[in-house]
Amino acid sequence: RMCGMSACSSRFVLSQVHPMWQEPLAIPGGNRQSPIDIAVRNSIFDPHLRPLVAKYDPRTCQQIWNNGYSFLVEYDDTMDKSTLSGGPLEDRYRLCQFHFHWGENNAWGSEHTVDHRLYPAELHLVHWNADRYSLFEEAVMEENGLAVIGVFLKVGKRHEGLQKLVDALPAVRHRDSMVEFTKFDPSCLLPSNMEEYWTYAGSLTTPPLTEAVCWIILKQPIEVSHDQLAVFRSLLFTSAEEEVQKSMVNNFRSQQPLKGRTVRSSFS
Ligand SMILES: CCCCCCc1ccc(S(N)(=O)=O)cc1
Ligand SMILES: [Zn+2]
Repeated sequence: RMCGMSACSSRFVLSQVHPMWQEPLAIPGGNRQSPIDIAVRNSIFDPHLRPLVAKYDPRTCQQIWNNGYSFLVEYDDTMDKSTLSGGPLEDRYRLCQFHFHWGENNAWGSEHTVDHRLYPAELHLVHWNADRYSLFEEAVMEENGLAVIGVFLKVGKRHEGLQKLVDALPAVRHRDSMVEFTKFDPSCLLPSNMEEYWTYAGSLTTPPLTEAVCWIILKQPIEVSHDQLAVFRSLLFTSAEEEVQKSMVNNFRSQQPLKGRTVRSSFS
């Protein structure tokens, strides 16, 4: 259906897609908003960028819930047990949750794009700077308070590690539903190549849209099956009480102006 249309024109089509939520008119500052298109030829190779070091403890996995925007898997971040360091980061960041953004079909769904290439979905692993702040809620308001790893999903072979998550989704179909979810190691969702990534200063892509995020977008996508993605689309934006049920799809934000920012790459 989307074949024959270049990615950017399909992006035009996307503007006809019902936005997940009404974009606020003015955002505080508003000169480092996310997501963006990553123009590969304009990114600057930075030889000082180190490999990413993600050390996750599956015992810190607590629950999965539907917050009405996406489904989140939340981790106990009261101790330095699941951390991210290295890469562009000066400090050590604690994993607090991961979630996804996806489309109504496999033609679109990611928030970031690479030379305007859209992916059907994007994983965000959200970490906060535990060296400088004591709570996620505090770090969310601070420049460099957060580090989010973005991983593109493409349709291919079934992802065995993802299946445990997919099997839990029917239990959190409606907004505000939550179930216990334990012993899940998010490392299984990372691609084998953790050396090649782009990084830039940006924001949260849902309210409060604060400009607190060091974005780290991995170049290598992970593969998931068509059927696994289809289960994402069986979730609902709406709570069990609402009469009209709305499928949770297209829960991505429109792309934001670069405003002179530099995107650095860890590879040439
Ligand atoms: C004080 C409560 C703030 C909750 C903000 C939660 C949030 C985390 C990550 C992202 S995302 N899509 O930029 O990774 C969006 C929102
Ligand atoms: Zn996100």
